[in-house]
This record gives sequence, structure tokens and C-alpha cells, in this order.
Amino acid sequence: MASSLCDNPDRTKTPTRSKPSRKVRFVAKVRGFMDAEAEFSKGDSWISVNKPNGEDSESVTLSFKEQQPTSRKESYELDYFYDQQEDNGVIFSQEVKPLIPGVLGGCNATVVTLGARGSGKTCLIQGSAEKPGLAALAMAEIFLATEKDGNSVNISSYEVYQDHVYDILDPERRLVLVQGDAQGKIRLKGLSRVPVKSVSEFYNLYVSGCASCKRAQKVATELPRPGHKGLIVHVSSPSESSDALQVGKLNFVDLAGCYEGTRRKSVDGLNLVETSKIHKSIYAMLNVVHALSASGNHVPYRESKLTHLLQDSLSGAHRVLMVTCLKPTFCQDSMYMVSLVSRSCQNNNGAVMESTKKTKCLTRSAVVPSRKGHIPRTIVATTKKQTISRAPLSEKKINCSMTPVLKGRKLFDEKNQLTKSKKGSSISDIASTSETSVDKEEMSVSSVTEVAEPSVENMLSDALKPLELTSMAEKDNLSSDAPKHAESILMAKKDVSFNSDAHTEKHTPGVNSRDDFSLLEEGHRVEKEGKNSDVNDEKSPPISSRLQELSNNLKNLISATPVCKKISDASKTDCSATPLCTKMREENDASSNNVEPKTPANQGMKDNRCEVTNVNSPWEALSVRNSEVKHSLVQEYLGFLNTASKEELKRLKGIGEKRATYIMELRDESPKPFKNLDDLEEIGLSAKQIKGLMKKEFGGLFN
Ligand SMILES: Nc1ncnc2c1ncn2[C@@H]1O[C@H](COP(=O)(O)OP(=O)(O)OP(=O)(O)O)[C@@H](O)[C@H]1O
Repeated sequence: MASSLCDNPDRTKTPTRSKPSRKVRFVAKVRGFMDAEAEFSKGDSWISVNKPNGEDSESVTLSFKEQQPTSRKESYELDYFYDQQEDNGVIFSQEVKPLIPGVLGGCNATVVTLGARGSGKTCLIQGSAEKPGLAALAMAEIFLATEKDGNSVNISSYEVYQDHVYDILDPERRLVLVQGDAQGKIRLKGLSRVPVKSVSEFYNLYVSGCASCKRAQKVATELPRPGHKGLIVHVSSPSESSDALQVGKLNFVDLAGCYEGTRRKSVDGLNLVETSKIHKSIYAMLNVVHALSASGNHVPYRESKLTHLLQDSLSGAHRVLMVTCLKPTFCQDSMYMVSLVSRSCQNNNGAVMESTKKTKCLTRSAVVPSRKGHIPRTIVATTKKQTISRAPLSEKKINCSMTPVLKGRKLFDEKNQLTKSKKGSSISDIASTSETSVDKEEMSVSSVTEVAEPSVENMLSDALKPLELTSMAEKDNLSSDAPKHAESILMAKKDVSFNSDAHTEKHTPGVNSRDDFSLLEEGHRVEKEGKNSDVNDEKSPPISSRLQELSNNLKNLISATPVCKKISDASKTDCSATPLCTKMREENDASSNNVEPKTPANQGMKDNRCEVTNVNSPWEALSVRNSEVKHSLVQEYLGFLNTASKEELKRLKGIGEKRATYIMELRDESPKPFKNLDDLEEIGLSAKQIKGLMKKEFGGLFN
């Protein structure tokens, strides 16, 4: 029933371009010129649109005039394109109005605007008193039906900033908790729901809420902070089949603008971490819609707070409309967004390369040469059809498609990238091999360890982290004895990325599936819902020979680098050598002997070293004990959170009155709300903060 309702039951009455079978629809809208822009561009548009069958076209292709004249013309397929003359009213009647009958029938729908800064996202959703936006137009339509059917309408509004959710309609802008149950039902704890009875009441509430939110942010930070803004319209209607009310939700999400020049130190007062987080959550949203449009088994809702909070509106038979807003004048970010969205629109191959339809992009040599202003190269479907449908944008192809422009935009940590690729997601992979990190802590290849063979890769990531081998230039900074090995590491680092298709399927049963300590690393979260699916042990060898070679190279590097050599030598007799070398040695030993240095949760501490099973050297024994101690401390910490009084909780670092209150509330609902460190996100702590907390509580053990 849900699906038929969600598929526009009113289709016969409402003109619509929506394809009934499509869960996600991708359209673009170019906003009107502002005065200065019109003067500058002489009124010419930089976007060419091809509608093969005129207004009846099932899809359109966009291309951009400002592309390099020598570059191959690329075009991007979308479901529809709205030009400057087509105003909010047209988009509403073509795209949003058809969703409303479903919402009145208890389904959810979500309208997302995305695009570069200043591309008209807010004007499209929010509009103005004179030119109502999609939200106000939708409210008018809903109220029309409400008068007839006796529905009730409530609204909630929130901002997602730095992966925390704040209630916009609450004058104190309190933090909202996103809680999901096993069925994917999402509860937004602390989010106000305000009843509204008319469009003007709605408009005042919503628009003034957003405006005062901006003002409040300005006072605190001088500049309005760029967050994602969301509106939820809850419509309760009497059900035909039962006495219970059915509630449908219409979501509007105004994604923060993406920024040009992310490699600069700061953009409009934003630091790079803020910018990185914005982009990361935009990519998370694109990953989710990509997975949804590809009907993938695994949808990475928990990649960001925003996608998590929208989970029950995005999943199932509910409908999603993605509107890419474009500037009417040349804008690199606009091209970039279109290229990303187009990939999702086409499910498994993005821009249609007009001149190279048969090009296969499987080797590193296919990387597009550096050229500023060049947009991502087409990824053409290859013969690996099944793989593509499950993991539509493989790392391998993505890397091939990446231009340095894209690399520069890398905002995902590679840990996440690789983890994502294992799970069959997608869009963010485009940015997975950046040479320059904006957030160093997020730049590492260690996510491989979460799912794939642990030993050598663990060692690789741990070794690369401190060395920060992110560019050839950095390679040159290594010890003069080391370039050969550094080269190998760089190559291998690329290989990890290039070969991640293989790793996608790799899984070692019972090894490293969950480890509390591993959770301390930001970006190491594994999607619980997809954890057991799509595992195929046969597709990939246990540890590639390339990685094995890398292991040897790393060992050589250690011994070739003077400081490390010294420590390495010393560490043969002294267990208190520096962390890098200690870790390297311990992991090398573990990997070469194929010993997993992590301890099952119930193993407990043992007094005698020799009792540690499968341990061949003091280093392994130390490693095992280290894991045990960490595990034990984490359990103590979680146990404390589950049982301590409010006053006791406040004695912990990072837990103030607000968090202590939330913890007590969570405990009222469930006796032991904290089962692992991930659960601390429920009290608004990021993985990075959790790591910081552990460090503060337990010192260098958690370095
Ligand atoms: N259809 C339009 N015609 C002319 N100007 C427009 C149109 N839509 C938006 N603008 C103008 O473009 C500018 C940016 O609009 P808006 O604030 O909606 O962009 P945005 O994408 O939400 O920006 P940000 O990412 O910074 O939030 C505003 O000055 C607005 O007046």
C-alpha cells in the first residue's frame, strides 16, 4: 500500500514529470541573474541543455560552455532541468505537488537542494513573502487538503552543524539526539513540533526561526555558520483502515553550499575542518541517494548525522527529490555538483562522454592529466556489470576519473572511503585519493583494517599515519636512505585505493570484526545494518602480495631511517621505544606470523605472559596485553556511564550538566544505553571527541 501511495496516487489529476518507478528524482535549476552577473555575462547562459524529445524527454543532458575548448565535451544526464524563467511555482507543481498526496496518505517525501554557495538553494525552499518557496507552496497545498480531511499539521525545523543537530524552533537551539531503533525508525529526541494552522503562521515560524538562527550564529561567530537546514512537515491524517492516525512527513533539506577553494586556509572565515565536515556530509547524502537510486542492499545512512536523521524518510517506498541549484555564471562547484548528481542519476555511470563511449578506465595510466577547471572525466560502464550494480562507482574507476581538481576537493578521509567501497557505496569515492588533506586526522588508509585482513594493512595505516606520506613532495622529505621504500609505500597506498574493489569483498571471519579500541579512530565506524551482507570470501586473496611486499618495504624503511633504526634496535631489548616503531614492530611480527593481536572480549586479563595463546614473541604478548587493557578500560568507562549518578558523571572530563542529563534520560529508556563507544554519539560526541575523552581519562595509552 505504501508504495502505491508514495507513487503519486493522484497522478491522473496532477501533471508531473516524475517517473513512477523512480524512487529518487534528480533535477537541476539555474537561478536568475543578479544584476552584476547579468552585466558580466551579457545575459548568456554558460549551461547548454539537450532535451532529446523536447518537453517529453525522459531525461536531459547538461554541458558547460566554460569547459576547456581542447577537452572532450562532457555532458551530464539528469531527469530534468529548470531554466531561469521557470520559477518556484513551476518546480513546485511539477516536482513537489505530486509528492503531497503520498504524504497525506502516510508516506514520507524528501526534497533536498544542493549546490554551490549562492546558487539559490534557500530562495528555492524558503522563498520570500513575495515569492513563496517550495515549502510555503507545499504548506498551502497541504492546508487545502487539511480543510477537507481534518488533518493536523506540525512542523519541526533543525540545523545540522558539524554533525550535531540543533532545534531551530527552540529559542535556546538545544541539541537534538538522533536515536534509531533496529527497524530503522528514527526518533529525534528534543526536537520541537509546533502545530501550524495557516501558511502565514508557518512562514513566520519557519522563516523567522531560520533568520534568528542566523542572527544567533552571527553574534557568536561573527559570520553565519554554514549548516544544513531542515524542515519537517508532519501531517497526521485519519486512517481509512484503522482508528489510528497515519503520519506522513514532508522533509525539506537545504544543504549548506559547497565551497570553492577548499585547499585555501580558510574560506569566508571557515576553517578547513568545518568546510571538510560540510562536504563530508554532502557526500554522505549523495552516497545515500546513490545507493537508493541503485536499489543497493546497503544504504549508508549512518555516514552522517543528517542522513541518519532522515533515514526513515529516505528508506522504503518513500520518495526523494534532489534539486541541484546552479549559478547562471561560470562556477566550478556547480559543475562539480552536477557531475556528482549525474552519477547517481544514471546509477552506475555518470557523465556521458560523447567522444569516448568505449573507453575503459581500468588502469592508473588513464588518469586525466592535470588541468585546472576540468571536470571529472566520464566513467563508462565496463563489462563488470554485476559488480557495478552493487558497488556502482568502484574505487578503481573513480581514481581513473579523477582530475587534480577533484583530488583537491578531497574531503573524505580515506579510511571512510575504503570502508564505504567495501559496502558498495559510492559517490564520495570520487574524492578518495586526494593528495592534500584538509583534516589530517581524517587522512589515512586504515579503514581497510575494519573489514579486510588486518595485519599488514593495519601496519600500513599505522605506519603511514605518522609518516604522513601524502604527496611526492613529502616523500622527498624522507630520510635519504628511504626514497626507494617511500616510493613503494606511495605506490602501495595508491594500490590500496586502486585495488579496493578486491577488498570490497574481503572479510576474515572472526577477525577484527569489532574492537573497542578500533572505534577510537575517527571514521572507523562500520555500518551495522550492512555488516553481514554482500560478503564474498572468495573474490579476493587473503592478503595481496603487494601488501606483503609493502610489509617488507616498511620494515626496510624502518631500518633505513636513522631515528627509527636506532629505536628499532633499542626496542629489541626495550619495550618502551617510541610508539611508531613499537607499533610497527609489533604489527610486523603479528602479520608475519599471521597472528591477530586482538583479544576476544571475554578472554580477560591473564597474569602470566606465556598464557597468551598464539603469541610468538614478547612484542605480540605486549600487543595482546595492550588490547586487553584498553578493552577493559573501555568497558569500565561504559559501565560507569551506564550506572553512575549524575554528579559522578559530571566528574568525567567532557561530561557537563547537559550531557549528564541526556545520559540519565537515555538510561531511563534503556537500562544500559552504552554498549560500545559508538553509542556515545547519542550524547553528541563525535568519534574524535570520544578519542580525546579516552585520552584524557586514560592518558597516553590511547594515543
Ligand atoms: N531565481 C533567482 N533570481 C535572481 N536571484 C536569485 C534567485 N534565487 C536566488 N537569487 C539570489 O541569489 C543569492 C543567493 O541565493 P540563496 O541565498 O538562496 O543561495 P544559497 O544557495 O542558499 O546560498 P548559501 O549556500 O550561501 O546558503 C541571493 O542574493 C538571492 O537573492
